[in-house]
Amino acid sequence: MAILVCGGAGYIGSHTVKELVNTYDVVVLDNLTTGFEKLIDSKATFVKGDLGDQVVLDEIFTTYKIDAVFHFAANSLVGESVEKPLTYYRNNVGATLVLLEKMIEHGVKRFIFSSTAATYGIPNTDIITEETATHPINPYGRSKQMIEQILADMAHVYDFHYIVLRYFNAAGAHESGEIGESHDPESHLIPIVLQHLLGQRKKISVFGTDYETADGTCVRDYIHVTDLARAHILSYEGMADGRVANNVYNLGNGAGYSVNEIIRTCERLSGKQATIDYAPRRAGDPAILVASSQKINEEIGWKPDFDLTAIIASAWKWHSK
Ligand SMILES: NC(=O)c1ccc[n+]([C@@H]2O[C@H](COP(=O)([O-])OP(=O)(O)OC[C@H]3O[C@@H](n4cnc5c(N)ncnc54)[C@H](O)[C@@H]3O)[C@@H](O)[C@H]2O)c1
Ligand SMILES: O=c1ccn([C@@H]2O[C@H](COP(=O)(O)OP(=O)(O)O[C@H]3O[C@H](CO)[C@H](O)[C@H](O)[C@H]3O)[C@@H](O)[C@H]2O)c(=O)[nH]1
Repeated sequence: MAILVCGGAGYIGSHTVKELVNTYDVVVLDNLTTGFEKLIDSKATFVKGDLGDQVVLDEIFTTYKIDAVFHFAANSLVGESVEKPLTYYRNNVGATLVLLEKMIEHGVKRFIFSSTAATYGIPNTDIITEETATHPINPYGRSKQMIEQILADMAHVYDFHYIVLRYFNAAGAHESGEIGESHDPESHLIPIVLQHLLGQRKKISVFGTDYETADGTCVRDYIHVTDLARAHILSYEGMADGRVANNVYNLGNGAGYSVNEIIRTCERLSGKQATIDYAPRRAGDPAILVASSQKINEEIGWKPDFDLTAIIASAWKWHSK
């Protein structure tokens, strides 16, 4: 039996594939819109194609014995989703529906979905649990919430089991140093700061200094990409054993760091000093997003191995290379 990884050429997908190939046969489906073929571990089988393409999906599901689908493929830039809502709904909802229909048609019963802290919108609490109400404030978050709702409806009527993983801020690189965060263009804080410290960007913009936080900059919960990858594998194994199914879990470290704290940690680990431009707020940024991951710890046995220093150290190793 094999696992189909949709979006396995992307940042989080490729790190998960690297962990999976140690134990499982893996097929990657990716259209390479934002991913890179070179990130896919050579032990995985790569199919270049779109998850909205029924012919490609029929071919995969008839050629390989797929036991589960890990679904990372999406457009995932908040700002872009506001500018291009139809692109986001077409890809994140429309293409995902084609995938889900094909799974039902071919009797593939297990699905792990990459959701996001963006489903919570601007939460009314500092530590977010899965009970916290979801009120996404942009098309990206809404597109993920829609799929979460569709999955719950499907599980009522089909022999179909799913787990939704709501990631907070993914960061860091694989310990092998072979793969790391590669978005083009890059919009995420840690790689931007490290690229600046390496002389690849003139300065860093800090978006907003007047938030209600200790130093006025936004606070986020950063989680190592390998910790995310392991959470997927534990979730899959829990589903395969019949221990867990049809549930939603947060994935974070449970610790919040401000933008200024991230920059200072990057400076410390690199031994270099940043040039900072204090800029206005970026639209759609909540002040504080910190996860409680107690539920996945108790029900699936997952806990993070990497703290902020280890996350940034791994990213620095990758970016300097
Ligand atoms: N990076 C984060 O901090 C973060 C946080 C929360 C949630 N997420 C979610 O995790 C997932 C992975 O994020 P990432 O940072 O690795 O993004 P990424 O852009 O690096 O990876 C997405 C991959 O999906 C592929 N893809 C997109 N649409 C496709 C389609 N229709 N058919 C086939 N392939 C397609 C892209 O080519 C790319 O390789 C996304 O669903 C994202 O919404 C990411
Ligand atoms: O050049 C930059 C880039 C980011 N930031 C700030 O740094 C923080 C983190 O920003 P990122 O862009 O790295 O991450 P986000 O918190 O915006 O987004 C992440 O978490 C979201 C959920 O909240 C989505 O899931 C999204 O896909 C994921 O990348 C934010 O306060 C942002 O304003 C800056 O100040 N300057």
